[in-house]
Amino acid sequence: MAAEKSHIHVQDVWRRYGTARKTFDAVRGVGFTVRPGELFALLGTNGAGKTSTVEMLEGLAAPHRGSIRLFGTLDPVADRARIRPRTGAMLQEGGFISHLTAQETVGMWAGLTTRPRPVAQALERAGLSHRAAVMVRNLSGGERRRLDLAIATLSHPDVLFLDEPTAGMDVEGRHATWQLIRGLQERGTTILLTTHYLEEAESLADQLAIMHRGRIAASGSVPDIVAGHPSTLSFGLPEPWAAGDLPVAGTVAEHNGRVTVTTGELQKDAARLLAWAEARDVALARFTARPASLEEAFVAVAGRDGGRQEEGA
Ligand SMILES: Nc1ncnc2c1ncn2[C@@H]1O[C@H](COP(=O)(O)OP(=O)(O)OP(=O)(O)O)[C@@H](O)[C@H]1O
Repeated sequence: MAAEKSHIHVQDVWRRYGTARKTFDAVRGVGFTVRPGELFALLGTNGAGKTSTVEMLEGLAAPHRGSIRLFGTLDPVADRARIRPRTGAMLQEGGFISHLTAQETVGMWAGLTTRPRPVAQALERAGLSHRAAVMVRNLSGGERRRLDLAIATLSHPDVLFLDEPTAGMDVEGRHATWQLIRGLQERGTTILLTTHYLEEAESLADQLAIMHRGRIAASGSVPDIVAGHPSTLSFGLPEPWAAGDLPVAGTVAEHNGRVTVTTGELQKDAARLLAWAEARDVALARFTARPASLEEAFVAVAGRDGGRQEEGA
């Protein structure tokens, strides 16, 4: 097989819900590419359209407009039979049979999978070996998510879709799941995940996109995304100096004796400030300079417009 340049290619995709009389476009012209072996994270506010997008990638719904190609040329709906053996999916709500054990559950799914990995190995990779004989109804929410992950990876998928893989997990469970996901990355699996946790995207993703109201509002690597947002300088200013004396272009605020400069010109403002302090022999206590965080970029995107997305588009 010729090397595939992209595993997932999405171009100007729209998804419409509703009837002829009343429609709602949940996904509005979304586009992105995920290359083989990459982990791509879709972040977004509630109702941004992440699940609606992932469902189209999985072939569960066709786009109203636009195109999706997996493995270079395959259409998720028309070519579902060819795609299925190469993909795995962990859905938002796993539909488990509560009185089966973890082992029986994975075994049942293995029976429906082409060339599955051994059940014991799937459980072990999901960190569930010690819970193999426990009934699903007695597993914690986090353990059920991991059971879902064990099932999603039964077929050694080339591409894995993970819709909020750590939703509802405690910190320990989340970190254990990240380790599992990193292990899959190391083995070259291409992964698309949706998440509400910025730390998750920051820690795992090669590329990410922030969705807001059906559109991609920002995309790229974490440094790409934060680059367009203001950086922060922070320090203590000794008396008799006041914030108004400072020669910076950014916005200056003072709180509890600490000055914060929010600036789009981090290097220039830092240089001006340090030169100013040097010339006056002023000690700027605990001086720090940092770029915007992903959280700040996210909040700026999410807060760009208030109110509800229009319906009946
Ligand atoms: N079957 C449906 N019919 C009509 N509207 C729907 C349907 N499913 C989802 N929507 C709407 O589409 C929008 C996008 O929903 P979606 O579940 O894709 O968002 P999301 O980003 O995954 O949200 P969350 O993070 O809250 O899970 C929401 O406004 C939702 O109410």
